[in-house]
Amino acid sequence: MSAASRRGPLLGCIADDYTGGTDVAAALRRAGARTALLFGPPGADAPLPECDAVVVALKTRTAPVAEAVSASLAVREWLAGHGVPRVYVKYCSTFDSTDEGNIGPIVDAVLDASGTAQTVVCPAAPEHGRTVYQGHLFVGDRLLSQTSMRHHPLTPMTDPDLVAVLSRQTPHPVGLLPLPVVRRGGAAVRDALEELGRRGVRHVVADATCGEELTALAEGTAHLPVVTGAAGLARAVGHLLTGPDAAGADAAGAGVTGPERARLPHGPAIVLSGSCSAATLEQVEHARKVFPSYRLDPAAPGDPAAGVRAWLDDHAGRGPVMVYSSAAPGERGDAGAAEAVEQALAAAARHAVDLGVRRIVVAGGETSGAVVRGLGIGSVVVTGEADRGVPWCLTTGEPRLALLLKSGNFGRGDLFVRALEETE
Ligand SMILES: Nc1ncnc2c1ncn2[C@@H]1O[C@H](COP(=O)(O)OP(=O)(O)OP(=O)(O)O)[C@@H](O)[C@H]1O
Ligand SMILES: O=C(O)[C@@H](O)C(=O)CO
Repeated sequence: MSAASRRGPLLGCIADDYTGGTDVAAALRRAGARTALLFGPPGADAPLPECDAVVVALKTRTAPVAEAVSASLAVREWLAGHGVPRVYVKYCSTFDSTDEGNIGPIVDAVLDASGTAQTVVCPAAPEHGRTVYQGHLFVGDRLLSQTSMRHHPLTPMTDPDLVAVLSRQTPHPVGLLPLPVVRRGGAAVRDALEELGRRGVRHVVADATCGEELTALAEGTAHLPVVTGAAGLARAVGHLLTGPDAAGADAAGAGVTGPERARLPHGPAIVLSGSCSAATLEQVEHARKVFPSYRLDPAAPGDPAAGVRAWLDDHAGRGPVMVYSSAAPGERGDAGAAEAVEQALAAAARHAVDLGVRRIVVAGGETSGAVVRGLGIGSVVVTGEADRGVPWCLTTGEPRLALLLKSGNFGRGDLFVRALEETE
């Protein structure tokens, strides 16, 4: 047991969607932190699992602002009530949000409730190809706005300038911590934050392009009770928590180990894909050639859930099957279709479990939220990753299920097929 876990968790993470929760939990696990992952705000009396870091995944990314803020505050209060000293607000590495929020309002509310006036904002996740330079977010060698995120069904990202994006979501001043300062290390970061703080800057967007720079940010923000970012900065913060000698640090990135594979349920499997991200479209195309597949078309007449159930009756329970609504721009239903699609995929998950399915791959954060809620799953144990940021999770309640919740843009093209073969 690490020093951190003997004192109880030192970090509580509030993730704004369910795949973001699995991603950040995997990153903390890779940093050597024993990490618990809960779904939905825990009841006020819910006990704190024994761990070094606890992640609570919410479905607040696209919820109405007031709902998103109140769920995030409930988690912050629960963490504070259990004496967890620091909060990490996890949002998407592509900063998925709209001018209304929800990143700005959630961060503002958590800062106010924590009695603190400043935080750092850094969605860089170099392992996923996300970097921040001069306050602009890049995905690989493209500005965020030049990627498929421009056409996201719920949170189209058309502006890569994070200072500008966040300024539209908060009434408070937003500033920039430029790369040359970050490269000078943790002490320089801290000095710069203090200087910005004296000028009243509350949200400090920080440049970072690699792991060393994220380490400098983690060191320079170690005094802040609230830090915000994606899995990249969380991993650096996790490394500081567990210390250089943490057992298993980074070795945990190696994939699903033999003993973990043995603990995961085997048998019938389903892929449920509601993500329309570019990586998912490739994964669906690959899996369609291997698995019996059902396309859920929100524009088709009739109850979408009834159609899927009938198809599952004929196909689920033997080899893996796939149900997907994933579609390229121009082939999708209108914005109002999203909720119906989520509910149909959640209904498909419930029906598949009734038919004996025990391994479930879900693509998309919103979709994962709907499916996990639909199945009534409250918490999981995070195990090895099928691809970076995509860990297999084992449900703690009955029936035991192996869950792989995949962020839209994560994973190689063969992920669905390979992940299910590896856990057969
Ligand atoms: N054919 C479709 N027409 C309209 N909306 C769709 C369609 N298929 C899926 N959707 C909706 O698009 C949204 C996709 O969001 P989701 O978060 O699940 O995926 P993602 O954004 O790719 O993943 P992540 O948030 O992990 O990056 C969901 O609300 C889903 O219901
Ligand atoms: O940070 C990311 O890109 C992911 O964890 C995520 O939040 C996708 O929904």
